[in-house]
Amino acid sequence: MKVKICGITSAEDIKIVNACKPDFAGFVMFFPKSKRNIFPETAKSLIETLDKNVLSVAVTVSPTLEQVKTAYDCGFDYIQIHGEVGEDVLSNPYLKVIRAFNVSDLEKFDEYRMNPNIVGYVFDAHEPGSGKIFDWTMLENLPRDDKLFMLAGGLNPETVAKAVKAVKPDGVDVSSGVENSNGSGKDFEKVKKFILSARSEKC
Ligand SMILES: O=C(O)c1ccccc1NCC(=O)[C@H](O)[C@H](O)COP(=O)(O)O
Repeated sequence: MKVKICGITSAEDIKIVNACKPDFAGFVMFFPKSKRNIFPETAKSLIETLDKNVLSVAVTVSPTLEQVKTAYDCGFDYIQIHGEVGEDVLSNPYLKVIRAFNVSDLEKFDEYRMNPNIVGYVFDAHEPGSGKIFDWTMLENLPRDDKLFMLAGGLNPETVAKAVKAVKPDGVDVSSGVENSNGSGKDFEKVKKFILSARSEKC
């Protein structure tokens, strides 16, 4: 079971990620509306200290090709794309794409299945990063292929095992559910418990 800890914003968060070793670390970029949004310079310096075995993901909303190039220059491994995506961005020569779907745009899923630049999907609630869950049964009839099938949306250390058993994803993705009590960063114990619980659940 792959695990992505998303919304990394500080050196303290990096320390937690390096200690707990998820498979992916997500960094929100080019989206000032999010409290987790960070500037490219910050992302670059944080990635330089990230454990080499943790893959870095630039988390974006309707990015331009120039923003994809900036994320590549920061040293990211992948780009996760929410919202609208142009053909130029989908076929960009810089970063492989993890395509995010929320519950209101699942009907577009088939459009992306054959695109070789898309290496995975994140299925999320309507408002990403909101800590809200969605009806997982909406994913029941989606065909599975060789791309990474990640579940997100309101997961936490107490619910992730149930989510894994119900949806049988290839991976799980969390942000709000592993944050500290004042929402200013990640909580070590919550991150550790989330990863242990996700990886211990037999699908
Ligand atoms: O986390 C954000 O603030 C965010 C903002 C804009 C686009 C995407 C965002 N997060 C994407 C993620 O991959 C989150 O981990 C995912 O939505 C789950 O978030 P949560 O429900 O808080 O666990």
